[in-house]
Amino acid sequence: MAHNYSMPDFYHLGFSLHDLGERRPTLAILSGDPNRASFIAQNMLEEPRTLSENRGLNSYLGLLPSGKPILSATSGMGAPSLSIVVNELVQAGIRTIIRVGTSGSIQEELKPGMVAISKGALCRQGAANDIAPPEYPASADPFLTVALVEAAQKLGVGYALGITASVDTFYEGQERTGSANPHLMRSLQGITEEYRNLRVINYEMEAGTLFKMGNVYGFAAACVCGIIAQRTRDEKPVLEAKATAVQHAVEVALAAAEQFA
Ligand SMILES: O=P(O)(O)O[C@H]1O[C@H](CO)[C@@H](O)[C@H]1O
Ligand SMILES: O=c1cc[nH]c(=O)[nH]1
Repeated sequence: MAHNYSMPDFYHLGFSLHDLGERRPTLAILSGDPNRASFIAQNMLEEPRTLSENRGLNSYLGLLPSGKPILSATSGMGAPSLSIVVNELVQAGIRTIIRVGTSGSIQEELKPGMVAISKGALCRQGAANDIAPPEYPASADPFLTVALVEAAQKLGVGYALGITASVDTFYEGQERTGSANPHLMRSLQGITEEYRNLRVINYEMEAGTLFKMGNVYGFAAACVCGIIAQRTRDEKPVLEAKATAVQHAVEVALAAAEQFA
């Protein structure tokens, strides 16, 4: 039997340039979780349209309240997956990426339900070393980051602006001891306190590599995360805070997106 397998322009994203229509978006909101990407498109954007749901890297098109088109896309968890998605998004014409994530706070005053806006990242991520050397700055786009801060202030969303620790693992790399691994390496014991003293505000798993890619490729990158764990109190996510935290992060990101789409 003959099959007509046509390769999409963007192999992992699973869509092609022509799928983007005549008014191609230049801004993407990038979530780790495909359900968040879908939620944003279906509930926060006008005229949502599914572009692809390939490997869980779901992508949707939609319009901001101003009528400007944007993409709601999915990075997957961790920097290797994000690096593939971001590379293909840039090939698709995306020039501004706002990551909307979830995160664990390591400072007492940054509480579940609030958002962390990253001005840069302490990037402890293997994939980033394929993009640029370790000492290359993982700095967010300053203009986009200011827009996120202004959006949080205007919306009355509690936020902290600071340095984010972007690491490759949720358990070991974020110094969780209550996991299947009985042995946390000595090099990681005490690392959260060390970062707290260095005024790092939160842990997550993608922003640092995104920022390095933004600087190397020449696109604007920023990150806002809803705080769902308070690591000064407990390792576990505070599930009751998740919906509010994510809603806050999404609202902040979309308000900032209006200026850049
Ligand atoms: O909620 P997302 O965007 O996936 O972000 C955070 O959640 C995942 C870990 O639970 C990691 O991807 C981390 O960065
Ligand atoms: O503690 C947390 C919560 C969400 N995502 C992370 O990477 N860490």
